[in-house]
Amino acid sequence: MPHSNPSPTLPDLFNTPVIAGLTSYAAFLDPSEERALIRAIDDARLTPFRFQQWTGKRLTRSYGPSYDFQTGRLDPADPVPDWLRPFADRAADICGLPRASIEQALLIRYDPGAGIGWHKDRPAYEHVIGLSLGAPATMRLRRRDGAGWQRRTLELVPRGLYRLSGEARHMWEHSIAGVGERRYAVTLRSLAGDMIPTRSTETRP
Ligand SMILES: O=C(O)CCC(=O)C(=O)O
Ligand SMILES: [Fe+2]
Repeated sequence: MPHSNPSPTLPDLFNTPVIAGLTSYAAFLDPSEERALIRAIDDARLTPFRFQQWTGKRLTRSYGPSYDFQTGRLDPADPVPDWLRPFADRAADICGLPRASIEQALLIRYDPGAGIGWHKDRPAYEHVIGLSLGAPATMRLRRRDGAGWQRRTLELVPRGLYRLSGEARHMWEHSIAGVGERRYAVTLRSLAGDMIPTRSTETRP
């Protein structure tokens, strides 16, 4: 599947894919938008991410149909809020996706030392778009290769957008190394046609 350039009238803003389906775009937000989004996330009452007996070091809040790690089901939740919708719409436009397809959003705050373990995003979702705010982070990617792993990294810059689709989305796992400074992320997702949940593959620290 082509990695970017959704329409012949839009310039191709994306960097060369790190792997097929993993593309990024450095200047999605301007600094004032970044500040406004961080304020809105701080006001959104995030709570520590929980998975069975584990409590993650990151804080999250989900909007739209969200995968409940306690029950293993997709639960209805508040829809994507008005303050986030314009950014979700702009991200959808840039990625060539219908605006209405972005039905799920996850807000994350990573305090120093917090990251996210190896995982593929839930199969209940299809396209994944991430926005990075506040501080840089390193996304690591790995894919089984015989007895070992193929590995790649992508530096996530504040105010940048990245997109996971196709091979990068379905064949590779990703993780975020513990951050040095507080970082915020907004991940935006479309729903997959087939929304049957399966067991999580995320490795908990
Ligand atoms: O912090 C990020 O940009 C990535 C988060 C992530 O992998 C996820 O929400 O599934
Ligand atoms: Fe993810």
